[in-house]
Amino acid sequence: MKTYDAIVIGAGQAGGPLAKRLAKAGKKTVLIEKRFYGGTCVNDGCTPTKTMVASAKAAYMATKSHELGVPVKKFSVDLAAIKKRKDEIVLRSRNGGLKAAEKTQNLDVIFGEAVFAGEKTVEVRLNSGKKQTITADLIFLNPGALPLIPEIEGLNEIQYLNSTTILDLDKVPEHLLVLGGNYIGLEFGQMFRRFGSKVTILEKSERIVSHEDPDISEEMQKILELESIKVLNDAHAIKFKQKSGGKITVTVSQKGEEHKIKCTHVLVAVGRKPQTEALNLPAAGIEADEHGNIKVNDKLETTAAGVYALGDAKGGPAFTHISYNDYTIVYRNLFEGTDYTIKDRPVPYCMFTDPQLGRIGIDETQAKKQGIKYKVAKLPMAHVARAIETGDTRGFMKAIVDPDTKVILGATVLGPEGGEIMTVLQMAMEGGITYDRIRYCVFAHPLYSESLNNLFMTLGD
Ligand SMILES: Cc1cc2nc3c(=O)[nH]c(=O)nc-3n(C[C@H](O)[C@H](O)[C@H](O)COP(=O)(O)OP(=O)(O)OC[C@H]3O[C@@H](n4cnc5c(N)ncnc54)[C@H](O)[C@@H]3O)c2cc1C
Ligand SMILES: NC(=O)c1ccc[n+]([C@@H]2O[C@H](COP(=O)([O-])OP(=O)(O)OC[C@H]3O[C@@H](n4cnc5c(N)ncnc54)[C@H](O)[C@@H]3O)[C@@H](O)[C@H]2O)c1
Repeated sequence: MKTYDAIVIGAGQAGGPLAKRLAKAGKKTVLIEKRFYGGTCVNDGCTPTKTMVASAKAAYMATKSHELGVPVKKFSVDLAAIKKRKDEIVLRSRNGGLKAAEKTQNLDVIFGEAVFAGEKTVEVRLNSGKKQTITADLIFLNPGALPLIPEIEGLNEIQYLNSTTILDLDKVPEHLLVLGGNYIGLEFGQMFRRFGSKVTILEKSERIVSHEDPDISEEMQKILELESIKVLNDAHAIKFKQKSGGKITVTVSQKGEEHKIKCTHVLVAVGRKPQTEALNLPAAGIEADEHGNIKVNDKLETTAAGVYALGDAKGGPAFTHISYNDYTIVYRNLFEGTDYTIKDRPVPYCMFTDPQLGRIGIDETQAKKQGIKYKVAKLPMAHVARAIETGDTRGFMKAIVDPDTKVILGATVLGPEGGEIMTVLQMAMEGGITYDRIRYCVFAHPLYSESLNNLFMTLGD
């Protein structure tokens, strides 16, 4: 058995940087990864999807360019070339990260699957076929999550796609049916529509992006429908059938009625589940909830002393920046004497549809639910000079404020550069800059953010 100061399981967005930092601080550390360095974000998530979203945007602009007086008469989408570009960017990032880790003194990077054999003891089934047992007083779990596949009749008998396998297509599907109308479903749905697929989105809730305000869902649906994407809400796929080599028939139950849709490809995008079962957590006294999420307190401590869980596998918001922030909280608390928790940290996010959906803090629905005194400032992008000039006035900005203290409580921006505009408001919230100051703040003209003046003018107080 080999003894280290620290074991890190999973080279994801928390595990990789944490392992390097521990090693640099003089802790003899081992980082165990069963697949690819960089985890989901680099290999199957943010990096490949946002790379491909850029290609989809180029295709969309080609269809729109005549509106700007530059007609593109003919263009084609080369999915094999798009995939090649994506693969190169992913590989560069994966290999760059791995090289930096392997060069770090005090850090061993090993490739294999980690399984708990007892308290503070991990057995690694090395990818080479050998086994290694290791122990450490400090253990950090960053195993991430995998696509969740629902139990629906016939689904396992068709060759459905998930968010990882769809990245390897080199031919554009004729008709892509997407299960799930949130981050993954909408980002891929719009992307493949722009590549040339017919796209149908089935969402089981009453509306897509159902964790946002209803006016956001409505505007998002309008935007997607403008590109001829079919969105079916309150729609439940109940059966899949495919004749060998033929089209897939999906039986859909919607508002008490059943109908059939024929498609060529199905993307399952109904959420993700933590990759914790294979870890044999009970052997180390680490508890998980009924969904497999590792139970942690506000400082990311698990139920076993000296064992921490970071990133998607602990449940809650599943974003790269949250996983990375988990690492900084755990590291600083352990080695820099701080007392940070995950309780009150901001959770911004950006859905990379086009236009983007940026969100920070509370929305109108949550303000109502909390029973607090609030006002809503709302500005259509059609009133934003920059949006008019660039020819894209889809969406709106919305902020929730406290009318007494003038504090900004939250913002949702569905519009061009919505994520960046939201971040300006996040900075105001972090710095305690109230909306009455932003209303008269001097911003460079004509930026999108300049319109934050007008957003808060709408409050009329
Ligand atoms: C298609 C898609 C697009 C996304 N886009 C965005 C985006 O734009 N912005 C954003 O913020 N987030 C996005 N996300 C979410 C984001 O990718 C994750 O939240 C983020 O990667 C955090 O993951 P993590 O650090 O928890 O673990 P991961 O990055 O998943 O890493 C976990 C690692 O642990 C390894 N592992 C698991 N079990 C073991 C074991 N027993 N032994 C050894 N190794 C093990 C896995 O192989 C994996 O490499 C996207 C996700 C997907 C799927
Ligand atoms: N831009 C980003 O930050 C980004 C992008 C992609 C993924 N992600 C992360 O990945 C995670 C997973 O994304 P996701 O979109 O798969 O999951 P999700 O949980 O965000 O959304 C799943 C959607 O599928 C619907 N659904 C569930 N079961 C269904 C069914 N049987 N039929 C039809 N619809 C069904 C849900 O109502 C929901 O709208 C997200 O939580 C997110 O944090 C983030």
